[in-house]
Order: sequence, then C-alpha cells, then structure tokens
Amino acid sequence: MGESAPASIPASIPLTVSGAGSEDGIVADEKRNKRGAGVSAGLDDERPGPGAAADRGQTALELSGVTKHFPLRRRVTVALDGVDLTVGKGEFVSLLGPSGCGKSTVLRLLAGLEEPTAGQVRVDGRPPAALVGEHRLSVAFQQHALLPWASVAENIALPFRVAGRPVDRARIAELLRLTGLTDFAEARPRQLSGGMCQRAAVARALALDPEVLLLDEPFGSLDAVTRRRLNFELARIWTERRITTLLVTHDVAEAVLLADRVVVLTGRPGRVRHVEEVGLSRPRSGRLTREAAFHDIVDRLTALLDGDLESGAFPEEDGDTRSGRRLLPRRAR
Ligand SMILES: Nc1ncnc2c1ncn2[C@@H]1O[C@H](COP(=O)(O)OP(=O)(O)OP(=O)(O)O)[C@@H](O)[C@H]1O
Repeated sequence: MGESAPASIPASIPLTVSGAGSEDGIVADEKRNKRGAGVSAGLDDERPGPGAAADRGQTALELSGVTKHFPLRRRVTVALDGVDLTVGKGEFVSLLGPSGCGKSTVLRLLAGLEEPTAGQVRVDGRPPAALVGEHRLSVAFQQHALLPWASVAENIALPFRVAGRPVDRARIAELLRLTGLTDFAEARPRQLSGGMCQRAAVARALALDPEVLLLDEPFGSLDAVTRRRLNFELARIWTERRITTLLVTHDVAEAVLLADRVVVLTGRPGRVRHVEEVGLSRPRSGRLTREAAFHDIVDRLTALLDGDLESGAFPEEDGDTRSGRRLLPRRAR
C-alpha cells in the first residue's frame, strides 16, 4: 500500500451515484445528483463476504448538497459546490478529477477533518467525528508517517495504544501476513523500501478493523512498477475484508482497477460530473488490465479528464476564487 499516514483505517466507501459512460450519462448523473443520489445509513458489522457484491442498499457515506469554501485573506476558494454523493456499504469507490478540484477535500470532510460550509456530511448516518471517535473509520494519506524509531509491528500496533485498547498480537500477525511483511516485523521503517512502508501504513490503518477506509493517493510517491504491484495487493486485501473504501487518485488505471465505481469531479469548484460503473469481474488481476473492457473504461475516463484540460476547466488560474466578501457565508466574514 501507499506511504500513507493512517489516522485509522476505514473499510470501504461506495459512492452510490450511478451513471453511464456517455455524454448523456454525464448529464444524467448531474441531474441525478442534483436530486440527491440515495445514500442510506447503516454501517453495522455485517460486511459482504469475499466475492459478494457490495450492498448498495445500505449507505455508508453521504455528502448532501455539500459546498466548501476556504477563506484566504480577502478571497475565498470555492473548493466544492453542491456535491451530492452517496457511498454504499462494502463498496470500493475511486475519486478522480483535475488537480485542485476538491478530491482531498471530499475525503477530509468524510474523515471529519473539515466542516462543510453548507450541506451535510454523514458517515453511518452520523457526523464523521462519531465514527472517528469510535475508531471505526481510518484514513491513510500519501505520506506514511510511520514512527521512525518503532518496529513495523509496533507501528501497526499504534492504533490500539491510541485507542487505549490492549494490543491484539494475533491481529498484528494477521496484518503482517496480509501485507506480506511478516519477515520484517522487527525492522525499522528506514530498513524498508518505499512500497513496504506503504504496506505497513495500510496495515496500521486496518489495525482496528475499521468499517470505512479513506485513502488519499496512498501510492502517489511510488514508481509505476511498485505502484501496480501494490494495487493488486490492495485489491486482494480488499476482496478479503470488503471494507468500504474511498480512494482519491490521479491515476485512471489505478482507479478503475480497484473500484466498483469511479466518480469523476469537474474542475474547481468540484461537482460530480460522472459516475462510472466499473463492472469488471473480481478478483482483479494483471490479466484483467490487458483486456479490452478494462482499456475501454480507462480510455473513456481519460478522455473525460482530457476534455477538462482542453476546455480550460483546470482551475488553477483563479476561475473560482472570488471576492471573499461576496462569497463568504455571513458567519465567516
Ligand atoms: N486548508 C485550505 N485552505 C485554503 N484552501 C484550501 C485548503 N484546502 C484545500 N484548499 C483549496 O481547495 C481546492 C481543492 O483542494 P483539494 O486539495 O481538495 O484538491 P484536490 O483535487 O485533492 O487536488 P490535487 O489533485 O492537486 O491533490 C484547492 O484550490 C486548494 O487550494
């Protein structure tokens, strides 16, 4: 897995917004999202077993009419504008979009690290902080943030200590096995490769068996070959555990390889532009990535993102950064 700094590790996050791959589908998605794309609550511990379809009837994550403004001196950046998203229980959803479109902001809202300016964010029908406080939701960022002085096993055990729980050594051993790190349990992070650190960070995020896993570019710093290998490992782990997972990535192939659905945001301010139902069989393997069906989806999504770039929707040049006085909500002025 990626070198991510797990706050804790969430399970899987399905975004219950559906859509076709055509332009019409895109419009339909936007309309559907305007109406609110059914997210229902209910993260109990009955996860789908390996090979089972995700239970889209039960909503794990929900963004409803979410707008997020970031005040910056006298201006405001509109990061998200009226985003409606639902993620079903036991689903794996990837989030794609141009740089700066608000992908990480979506993830941070779901992790309770940011508050929406308007709209509602719910995890299991409650504010995200509730699940975070119960150690049922984990986040892994691009930087793994392993403790340099602690062994791999102790790093993976950290969430138990933070939660004030006795360390479950059998669970640590299971996670070491799951991530292929058994032989390196006593090694320090400096003695590991980048990919091994990423895997250790993911193992740590999974330590408390979270119900929701939020991954922000966990493999972003790795070379292509290592990244691809870790993608397959993540796919295998996910198939075994079926944690509701939301993955933020820039890599279209990675997004498709791992997800049940891929959600594409518009350039800033981010709105849901398109939802791609991946529909490829699991387990996902290297062979799958050589099949035409896989490439069709990757090509379609890549074209969608290229279109954003070509049409100037890439929003780094101030297009959505407006006068703070005009846009800031009254309470923020
Ligand atoms: N804490 C913050 N303060 C001010 N602006 C912020 C803050 N966090 C995010 N932003 C702005 O919100 C917008 C969306 O940022 P975000 O990191 O969510 O985008 P992203 O899609 O994840 O980008 P990238 O793909 O480049 O990582 C950006 O314009 C960013 O500058």
